[in-house]
Amino acid sequence: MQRRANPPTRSAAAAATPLIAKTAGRTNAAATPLTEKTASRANATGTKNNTPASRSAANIAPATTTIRTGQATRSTSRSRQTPTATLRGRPPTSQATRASTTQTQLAEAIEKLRKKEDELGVANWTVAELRQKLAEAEELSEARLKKNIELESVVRHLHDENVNLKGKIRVQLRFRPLAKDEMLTNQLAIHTDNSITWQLAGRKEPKCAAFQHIFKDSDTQLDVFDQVKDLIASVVHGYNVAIFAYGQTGSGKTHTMRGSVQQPGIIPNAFQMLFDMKNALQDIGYEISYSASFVEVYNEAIYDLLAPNRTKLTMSDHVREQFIRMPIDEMQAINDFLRKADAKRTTAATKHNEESSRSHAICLLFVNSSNKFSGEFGMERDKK
Ligand SMILES: Nc1ncnc2c1ncn2[C@@H]1O[C@H](COP(=O)(O)OP(=O)(O)OP(=O)(O)O)[C@@H](O)[C@H]1O
Repeated sequence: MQRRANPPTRSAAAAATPLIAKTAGRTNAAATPLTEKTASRANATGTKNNTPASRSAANIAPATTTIRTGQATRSTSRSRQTPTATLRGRPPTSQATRASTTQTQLAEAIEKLRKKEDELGVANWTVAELRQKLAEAEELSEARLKKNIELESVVRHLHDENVNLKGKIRVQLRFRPLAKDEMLTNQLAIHTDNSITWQLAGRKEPKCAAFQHIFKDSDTQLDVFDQVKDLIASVVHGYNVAIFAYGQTGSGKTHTMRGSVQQPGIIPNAFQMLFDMKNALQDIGYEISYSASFVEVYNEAIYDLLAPNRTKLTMSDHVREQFIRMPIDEMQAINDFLRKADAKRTTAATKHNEESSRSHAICLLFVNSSNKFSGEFGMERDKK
């Protein structure tokens, strides 16, 4: 790499030398013809004073005098007659002063040029150094990129192993706050983080069940999402994942999966996470795109919630191919997508739920990903 202390010598000197030579040349070129011109004018006007020895002096003073003489040829004769006429011409001392001023100006100009040349030399060197630095930075960023892709791959595999260890099938239980009428009943359940014991009225023996995790009624939507988000990451890694809520009417399935604007559920939180992942992974060459479908199963028939009109789709192995897929390329698209689907859902009041969704709703998310650097391709996956 070029260091500031050394390289300028070469480039600055190399750049400076010709310029100085050029400058000197220019100085001569500028200076000499000027005097020559003046001298030739002097000749042209018939001045006798053109011997080489006298030339340098004649270069300036007599030449100028000649101009004046030329101007005052008529007065030359007069000058012979009257001494005062000679005084009308420019005195030789003034010519010398002008010559010396010109010389000083030339010297200053040369000095300025030399300085400019030095600056140019430094500038050239700076550009060279910057190029070098850029090349080094590019090399470094390529190496870092490669390292980051490798690290991401390790993290991904560790993550997927961890997901497998946690269990490919997980059953978790969520308590929701009791409704008013439920508070009046005597049924009581006691639970820990993963087991529950309850006593049914009229039964002697308590019942007991174990789950991978049990959420308290005070647990928030984010507490629930925390328990499933590793599965969402697996979708981006190319795994098929299904998360579903099961329970009687009014038990909190819609609240858990869809939620509300104030308390978003698993679906909107998953979208948010997928967008965060997309942004983070694109720095290391991943190109990820999402699309989604939303359908409901009602009375043994399937309805596409994104379709403009409610059309019944026939159940078949390939029915999925008929679903409308909406590209989800920004957060706003998610809101539009969910709003559209919500508007088409079939609801009716039940004893336990004023807005009971009388169907099974299925949100399908499709992920397409590839890595332009590593050439690694994720297969299209979907989450239901
Ligand atoms: N964890 C919770 N915290 C607060 N409110 C909840 C919770 N779970 C459910 N609810 C409320 O209970 C009511 C019923 O919930 P939800 O609609 O989610 O039930 P559901 O299982 O989807 O019912 P259905 O099968 O009839 O559609 C809703 O008003 C919902 O806001």
